[in-house]
Amino acid sequence: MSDRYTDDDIVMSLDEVSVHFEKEQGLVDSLFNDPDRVQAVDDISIDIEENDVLALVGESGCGKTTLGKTIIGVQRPTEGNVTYRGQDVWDAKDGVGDVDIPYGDIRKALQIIHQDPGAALNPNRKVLTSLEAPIERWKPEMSTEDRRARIFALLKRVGMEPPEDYAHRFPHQLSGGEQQRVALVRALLMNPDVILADEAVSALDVSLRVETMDLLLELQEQFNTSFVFISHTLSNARYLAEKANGRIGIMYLGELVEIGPPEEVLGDPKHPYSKVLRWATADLDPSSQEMVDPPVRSIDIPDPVNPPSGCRFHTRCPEAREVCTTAAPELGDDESTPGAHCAACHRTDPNHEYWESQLLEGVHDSDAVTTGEADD
Ligand SMILES: Nc1ncnc2c1ncn2[C@@H]1O[C@H](COP(=O)(O)OP(=O)(O)OP(=O)(O)O)[C@@H](O)[C@H]1O
Repeated sequence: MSDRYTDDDIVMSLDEVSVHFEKEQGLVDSLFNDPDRVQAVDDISIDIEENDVLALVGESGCGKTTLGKTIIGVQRPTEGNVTYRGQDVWDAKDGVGDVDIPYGDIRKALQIIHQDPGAALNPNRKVLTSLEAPIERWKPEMSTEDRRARIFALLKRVGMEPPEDYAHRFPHQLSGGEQQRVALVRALLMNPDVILADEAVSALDVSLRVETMDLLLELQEQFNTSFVFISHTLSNARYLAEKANGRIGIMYLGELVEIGPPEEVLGDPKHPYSKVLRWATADLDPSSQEMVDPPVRSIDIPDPVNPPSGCRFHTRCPEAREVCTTAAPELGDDESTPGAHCAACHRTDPNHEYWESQLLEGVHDSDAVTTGEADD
């Protein structure tokens, strides 16, 4: 469907997007107080191009799933715009303005694979029935014969042979890895432009993870599909992004704090939080063997209802100075361009007032020799 609308390489574009949720509150609270708002995603701009691979990493609750769902048009943003090939996704859904691409086509082009494929498949339906349903809905004109030929070909492609045998099984007659392959087939049936794989390999045995990641990458290339992978494991994110020549995006408290090619983000992390994640992944950071404590001042993650002012990481950052408590660093002008390496940290700007600012209490001057110059 890609060529039908525009030749532009950019499939999805997020422009200054925020997603805030109202926190549920008790009846008494709701009578007297305004609800708290969780800032799940804050002011993120990013483009996903054709054949792009973006691996999002970050601690639990930092907003990875919310951002992923916003990218595939499932989560409505509270601020900012989400466009698919130039068409505003939510205008298409609401029928606002001139809609060039119907919402139904957008939904087909953006698919998701969940962490728990078992829960995503109807336990009372055979694999074939589960896979036929979306085609019947989206392509009612397709004959039963063609529909089944497409399903069997895809089952074969993901290594489920003979496909007729697997097609007639119920989900409980499949292993976890096989269920995940069925979920992948279901996503691919629509020839999507972007697939969101939300922790798609974390529920699998370690031995199956690499195999499944390799399969995802092969299919990504073969089907010209872009992938957004969500992972809380930096090693998985690196594996996928490196093999696909893609990007790693590091999230912290609803913000994208660093993005770029994996070898740069992990080999030369620019944001102090990326250094913490790398420290926590021993095979990525040999020096972490010697460093007993993580490179943070505090292990407590702030509340996303009331995130710290200025740089959100300043309460934990081992490099924080006074200015970090008030001035929020920006990711940079290139953040949405694939291939660019950017970090939202004042330290990346050698001329920033950061270098003249007072160290925060408890911060040791690691730049004593180089103060006045960025060390990057
Ligand atoms: N529907 C919702 N209503 C209220 N708060 C929500 C909702 N969905 C997510 N949140 C909150 O938004 C924040 C971000 O959640 P999200 O699931 O996007 O994070 P995550 O990084 O994917 O976490 P995890 O790795 O644990 O899945 C969390 O504080 C979460 O509690």
